[in-house]
Amino acid sequence: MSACGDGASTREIIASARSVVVKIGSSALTSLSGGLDVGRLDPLAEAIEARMRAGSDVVVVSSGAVGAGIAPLGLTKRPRDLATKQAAASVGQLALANAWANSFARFDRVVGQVLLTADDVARRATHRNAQRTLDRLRALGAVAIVNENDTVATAEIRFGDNDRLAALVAHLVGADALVLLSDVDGLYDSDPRKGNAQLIREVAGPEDLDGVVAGSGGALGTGGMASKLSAARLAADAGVPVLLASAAEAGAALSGGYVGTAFGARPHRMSARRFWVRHAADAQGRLHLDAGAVRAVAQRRRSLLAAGITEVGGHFHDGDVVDLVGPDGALIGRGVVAYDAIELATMRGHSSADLPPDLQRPVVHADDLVPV
Ligand SMILES: Nc1ncnc2c1ncn2[C@@H]1O[C@H](COP(=O)(O)OP(=O)(O)O)[C@@H](O)[C@H]1O
Ligand SMILES: N[C@@H](CCC(=O)OP(=O)(O)O)C(=O)O
Repeated sequence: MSACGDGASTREIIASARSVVVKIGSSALTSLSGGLDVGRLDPLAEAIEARMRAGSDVVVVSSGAVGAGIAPLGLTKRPRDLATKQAAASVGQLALANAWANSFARFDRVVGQVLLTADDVARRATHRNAQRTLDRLRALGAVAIVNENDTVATAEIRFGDNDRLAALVAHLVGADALVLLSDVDGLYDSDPRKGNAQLIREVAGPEDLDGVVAGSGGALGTGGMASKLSAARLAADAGVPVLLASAAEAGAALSGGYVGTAFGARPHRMSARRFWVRHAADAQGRLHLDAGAVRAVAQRRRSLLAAGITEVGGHFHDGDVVDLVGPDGALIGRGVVAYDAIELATMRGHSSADLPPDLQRPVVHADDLVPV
């Protein structure tokens, strides 16, 4: 994360953002004993409606499906296994979407449910479909209520947490700001449940996070503060500033009040393609690079050539995203590979001049390669 470079403060940008994604955590909507706390949705819908009436487009990312399904199913704690989580989500998502519909109906506002998996965001065709649906809902004046499609997402394709989903959705809809609402009133320098923690008001860049301890979440949340920080990093790459605030202060958070922690974004958005390579797509394989190739791609921003590849892992095809790792196995970047794995296995270690003309193009072109 680096500071916004255009003079306007991060808070001003968030306050005047034309398009906003608002993510609300399970901890702000549900309780272990009572499931979904419907009464907590009304003030949130009211704050979102006020922002929309002031001229902003708002997309809501709402967690809480699993939390909302716990009590109705007679469970006493958040399930850990995938099948029970999915069962709870299928019960809870129905209640959650209904509760949002009722809450927004007070303002004659219609809601639309949008359930997404990581795969939907990673694949170009489904990415565009989701984009079109969200855009049309906006044009029709409806509020999209987005969540992960928990009932079909398997362990491999889960977003992992809705903070990341919200940051990806912010990129998908070209949002100008992301507001993360939780049960905590901002980022503290250490877990506030352990006492003696200081609230941090502004995060302009990574240097402001030195020494910050991002702890785990509550009984109902999944990612805790670490997932919010990584979502803020992801949003910053997309050029989207983030406000992390308490759901209890939603009205102030959405109307320019001095609440929560504001995270600055990069002044320039990463291109959609590079953002997709870096954050959205699942890597289908892994290329091991020698030290010279690591220097060429990571420091000199050169294309990756077959000569610098020592090992090829995975079953990928031309056009897939692969991880690039150094001699020590550390991830150094990701990129779109120009050959199938089988083809590449025969090319690795050979200099371009020794290869037939149709195999002389770079393995990963510099334009398709994003260091991490
Ligand atoms: N450094 C920190 N600053 C703020 N909150 C923190 C920190 N470390 C851990 N937390 C905890 O993270 C929780 C929020 O994460 P989580 O429960 O996943 O929320 P949500 O359900 O809104 O996604 C807070 O309740 C807080 O106790
Ligand atoms: N899709 C899940 C989201 C889980 C999740 O990420 O929760 P949270 O950390 O509270 O945002 C649900 O609706 O329960």
